[in-house]
Amino acid sequence: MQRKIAVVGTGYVGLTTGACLARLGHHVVCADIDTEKVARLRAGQVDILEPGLADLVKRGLADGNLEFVVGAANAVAADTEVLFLCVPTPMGADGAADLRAVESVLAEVRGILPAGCAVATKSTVPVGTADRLQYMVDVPIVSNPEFLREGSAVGDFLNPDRIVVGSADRAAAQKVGDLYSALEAPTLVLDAPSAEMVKYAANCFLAVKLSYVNAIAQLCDRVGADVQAVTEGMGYDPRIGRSFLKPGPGWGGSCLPKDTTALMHVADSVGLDFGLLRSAIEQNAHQQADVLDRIRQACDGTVRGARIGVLGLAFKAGTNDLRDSPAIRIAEALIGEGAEVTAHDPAITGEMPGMRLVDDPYEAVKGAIAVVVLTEWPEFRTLDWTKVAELMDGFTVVDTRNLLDGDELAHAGLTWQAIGRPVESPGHRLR
Ligand SMILES: NC(=O)C1=CN([C@@H]2O[C@H](COP(=O)(O)OP(=O)(O)OC[C@H]3O[C@@H](n4cnc5c(N)ncnc54)[C@H](O)[C@@H]3O)[C@@H](O)[C@H]2O)C=CC1
Ligand SMILES: O=C(O)[C@H]1O[C@H](OP(=O)(O)OP(=O)(O)OC[C@H]2O[C@@H](n3ccc(=O)[nH]c3=O)[C@H](O)[C@@H]2O)[C@H](O)[C@@H](O)[C@@H]1O
Repeated sequence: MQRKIAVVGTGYVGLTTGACLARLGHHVVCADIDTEKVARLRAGQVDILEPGLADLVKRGLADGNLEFVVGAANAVAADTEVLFLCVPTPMGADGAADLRAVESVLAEVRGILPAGCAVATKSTVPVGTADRLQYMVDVPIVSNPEFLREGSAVGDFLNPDRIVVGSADRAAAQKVGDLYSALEAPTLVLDAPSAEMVKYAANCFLAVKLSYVNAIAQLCDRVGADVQAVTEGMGYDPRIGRSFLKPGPGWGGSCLPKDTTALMHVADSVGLDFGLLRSAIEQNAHQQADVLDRIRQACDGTVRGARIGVLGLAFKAGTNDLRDSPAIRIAEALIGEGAEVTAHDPAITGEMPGMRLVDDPYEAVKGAIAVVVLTEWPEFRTLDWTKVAELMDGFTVVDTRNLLDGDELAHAGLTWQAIGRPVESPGHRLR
């Protein structure tokens, strides 16, 4: 049955939610405060790199199921049944989630939401938010956390592992859950605090898992084991699973860093010493510091004045999102230490402060003392590494994603320095 839906915020989550719910047959009005973005969306233009999203937007516009307006109030009509909050909840100065955008939207719509409408919160908000903000509106607030990943947002939304809805008003929670009835996924109808907690518990678990793997990779480096073989051996155990076991330059992106810090803040506020999560956050900083050390070593101890080629700036492959990207942090640290950074990322164009951004990966490595792979774009694997070796002034490639073929690099005359794997160098294996 077609429902009348309003979605506030047209970023990764809001636009995906709006376009996918329209695809499921609902009528959706999406609102944003960014006037120019709304104008572009009305013309079918999608700024973010998300496979299938632009097609869904165009389709929704064409069949009349998807509209874009400026301002939350303009998305609400007398027959609106569910209003989704998909606005940012960034890290505040004290580490807690900053809920000002959520509160300002509620203040904007509080007087005009029709009776019978429900507010569904897709923004990631700390436990207790639904109950705490309930006084602001006369309609029920339902927590409906979103688990999509950037780069596969549409696929994740339409093929979810689970739907979670939670509210003090069970009927309202069920109503929000029913919007997804065309999708085959288990639906959990919970109380609001539990639904809110599922989101943080899941993201923080992923962060802890990655910090653990990154620490194991560091250990592999020191004891002569190969982390690729180790994680393969671990992954056969279904209790561990194969996914999220790839070491890297530290985890980043717009969510894991802010959500781990926000949950830490919640734990602190109730007097719980969540040392495990704190260690995971600290390990992530060590991981980035370790990558910087490797780059310094490749430049004979200091990067001052050294030309460094950076391959990849996005926080992971498949996205052009630079928010809280470990690659950007590492590039900025190198620039801060006096390196001359030339960077290439297949999804990023324009200007980047402090560095030269080039469209051609070979231009990025030209004259470099060391090359650093920071994002796991598959196209870096198939570069002509003999050509790279000829263009470079040095010979070390620090592969923070364990992406490249070490043998191929060694044959090209390069030293391949991965994370938790034996160093491959022309003629011999080094530790
Ligand atoms: N990016 C992701 O992969 C995921 C994000 N989340 C959560 O979803 C929320 C939104 O994240 P993103 O979509 O990444 O953010 P985003 O930054 O991509 O998009 C947010 C949008 O909201 C708009 N906006 C801000 N204030 C507004 C207001 N008062 N009225 C109308 N529009 C307003 C902004 O202009 C922007 O277009 C956050 O709480 C995040 O933690 C949850 C799951 C996945
Ligand atoms: O709340 C959110 O916003 C989302 O956060 C993450 O999704 P996303 O930020 O898109 O990115 P991930 O794919 O989870 O990657 C996070 C970071 O971990 C790194 N990573 C991931 C996997 C891996 O094996 N190794 C690894 O280093 C990535 O490079 C990246 O820096 C979660 O995976 C989503 O389920 C969640 O909805």
